[in-house]
Amino acid sequence: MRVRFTKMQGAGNDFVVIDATKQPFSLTPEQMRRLGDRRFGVGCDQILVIEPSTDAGADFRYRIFNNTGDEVEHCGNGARCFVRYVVDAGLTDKRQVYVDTMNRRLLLTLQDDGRVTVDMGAPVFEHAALPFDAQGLVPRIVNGFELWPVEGVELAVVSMGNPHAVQRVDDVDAAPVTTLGPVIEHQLRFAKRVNAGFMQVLARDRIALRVYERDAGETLACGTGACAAVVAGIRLGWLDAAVEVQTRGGLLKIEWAGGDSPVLMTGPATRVFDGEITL
Ligand SMILES: N[C@@H](CCC[C@H](N)C(=O)O)C(=O)O
Repeated sequence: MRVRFTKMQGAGNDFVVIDATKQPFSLTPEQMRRLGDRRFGVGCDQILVIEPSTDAGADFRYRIFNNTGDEVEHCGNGARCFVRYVVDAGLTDKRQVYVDTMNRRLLLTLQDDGRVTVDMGAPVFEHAALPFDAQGLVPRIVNGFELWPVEGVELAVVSMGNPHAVQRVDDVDAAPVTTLGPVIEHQLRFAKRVNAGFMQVLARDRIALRVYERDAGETLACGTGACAAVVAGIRLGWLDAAVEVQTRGGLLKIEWAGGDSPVLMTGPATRVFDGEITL
């Protein structure tokens, strides 16, 4: 099967984008693994599939697969690349686009400077949303928010539509991201596994962040991970309402007014090349 695709990246988190408004999308998980493989395929952290909307309130539907072929709920950096793609491909002339993901409707705004702002929706703290099993654990309460003792560290758990467990570290460059990250990802208390964030607080309005993503391993940036880390930092009293997040692939700006307010994420989205592959 021949598949046309566009390679994109947002702060170094890279994607193969498949436009299913122009060609049918019917890849098997095995074909997606090949597509995502950096040696035997194109290579990417996630595969994004753009489909026509099935609901009158949304402009498009957007599906996300990790490079393992597993479909997941949400991808923040991917959302920015999604809107860059649909505008550049002429699929819409709007600068504000509504898109449905597996469990959320997002509003994306293309800014004049080329960056994209995503209304990511509100964070969810109920453990059932991740899910997270806290049975038998006693949390440390900081500023009214829980830090859970798991695997010898303290985790803040937040769902941004997908599951995140965030820990504070003194030095993000020295943090055991590639060794402790997979242990937390597979910790049995997270029945659907989890994205593991390592956050260094640099100031009340600036953090450095690395994320060991579910399935994809450490990526250069994770948009939902940045939102989860900032939300956790605000709830814990460490951060202000607008924070710059320094990832290894670039800078993201995250804003959250608390409560049921949506989290806003602003950052870059870049087309790298177009191609065709036989799978
Ligand atoms: N890179 C993403 C998150 C992609 C999904 C994640 N690996 C998961 O399994 O939940 C982002 O920018 O948010």
